[in-house]
Amino acid sequence: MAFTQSMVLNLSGSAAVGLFAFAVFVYTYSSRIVKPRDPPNTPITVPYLFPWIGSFFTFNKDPLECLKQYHLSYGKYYKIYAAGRAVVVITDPDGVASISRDTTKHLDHKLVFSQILHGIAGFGSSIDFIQDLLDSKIFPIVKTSLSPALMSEVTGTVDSLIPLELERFYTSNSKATSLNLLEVIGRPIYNAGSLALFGPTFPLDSFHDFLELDSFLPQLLTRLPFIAQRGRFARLRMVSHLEKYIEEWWATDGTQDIPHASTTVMLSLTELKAAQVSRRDAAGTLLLFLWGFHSNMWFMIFWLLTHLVVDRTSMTRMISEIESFRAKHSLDQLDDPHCTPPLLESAIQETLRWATTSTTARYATEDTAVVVDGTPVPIMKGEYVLGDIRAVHYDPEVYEHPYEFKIDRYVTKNDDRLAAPKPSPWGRGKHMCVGRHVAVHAMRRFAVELLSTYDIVPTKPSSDGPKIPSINTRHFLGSLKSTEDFQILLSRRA
Ligand code: HEM
Repeated sequence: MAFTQSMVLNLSGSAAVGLFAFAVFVYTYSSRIVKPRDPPNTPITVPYLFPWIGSFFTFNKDPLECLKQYHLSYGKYYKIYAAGRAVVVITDPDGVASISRDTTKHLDHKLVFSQILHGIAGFGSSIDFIQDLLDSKIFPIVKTSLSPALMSEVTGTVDSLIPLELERFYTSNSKATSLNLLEVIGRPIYNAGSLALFGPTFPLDSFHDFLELDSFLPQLLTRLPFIAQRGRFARLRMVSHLEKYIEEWWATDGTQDIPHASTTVMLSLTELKAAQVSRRDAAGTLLLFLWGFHSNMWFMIFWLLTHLVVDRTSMTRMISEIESFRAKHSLDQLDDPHCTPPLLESAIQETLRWATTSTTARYATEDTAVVVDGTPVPIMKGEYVLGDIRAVHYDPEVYEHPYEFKIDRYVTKNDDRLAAPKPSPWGRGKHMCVGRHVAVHAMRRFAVELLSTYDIVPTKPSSDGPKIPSINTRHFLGSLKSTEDFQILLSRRA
């Protein structure tokens, strides 16, 4: 039978209607039946163009700026898709605290931490085993040995070595020396801290390898081999330094300690040996220690000092406060809350507020919720959740001019005004930083020793005055970092 024109028109009309009905069916089926309706309060998703890739490239280019802009656009909670992962970001103080405390037990620390462990120490298939050992045996050892009651074994040695380490910048010809501030901080603390933890056989010549590893950490965390090459080599060199450090002890029955190594290191090594991990993995675990001890602390001290160096008035006030403290007290009273110089204390709190980035990342093992401002925000199984404490520390409703570094923000006023809420740089709950007491102690002590010994001024004040070095926006976990040299002139104080 031949088709007439009207039959063809009729047929194509019915096909169009059929196609439309089919499309409606597929949409309804996929959005209502296959994909259930989103639960109430589901976070808004940051829009993206390509599935799976999501916002990866935008985020990876400048994570700090992305987090800032997304917070401004989407508020207290939102969702980012990136490289096949969904990450719910929480920017509310109680929400961030409830991620760390995780009373639901559905927010797992392990998966995220194993990525960090892999980035820093490069563990292979043994990573799960090492992680269990860290959680069950080694972190509890560190927690006890670095508690305020016992930490003096480590901090006592750090305190006695810092002045000697600072002497190395002294030149007899009374001229000011031009130096990079990060080296003025990093070198003495690396030497003093590492000798205190590991004893005199620790390879101090590993300093530059450590610096390189630390600066390539964001690339190592992406696990993309081609962008992390230099970081991987630095990591290999660090592990090999530490393997050599333990080589002799590892070959013995372990009854004799490594000379002058701290209790923290010896008890941890003993646990590692008893658990029969390889020597390489034991060295990787020590590398994790070393990184935990140094990385964030150096940069906190760096930001504290850069702010003082660019602001001469604050520097003058700080020096005069330190002088009057030293006239009345011994340095050992620095940690005594009745004696700690108030401006120094305020400057440390302000640094911890200003320079802390995101501190808490977890993975949902089951559908769960994080309560944000009284609202339960659903987190679906398989999603990550990130506590953006920087957004909390920069809330303009809580902190006046939050992007400014106000050195006396935390100095208690004699009027009725409430002091600003203390920052939360250490996380909370089970995984709260075990080195926090040592970190604050070392920040106080180092600042006092350095500023009592040397005058520090910027090398090249620009026409509009000296500036804070630029922030490296790729580092969004832990503390703000800078990869820019900050040259200073150091001259011995009379
Ligand atoms: C200013 C310096 C420091 C900052 C800002 C800092 C920050 C943090 C934060 C936020 C956490 C918790 C991460 C989470 O909840 O997932 C943490 C954990 C940890 N920190 Fe620190 N930290 C600093 C110094 C130190 C020092 C000096 C040590 C000494 C060894 C240290 C050792 C550790 C360890 C071992 C953990 C893991 C605890 C666990 O998972 O149970 N940290 N740190």
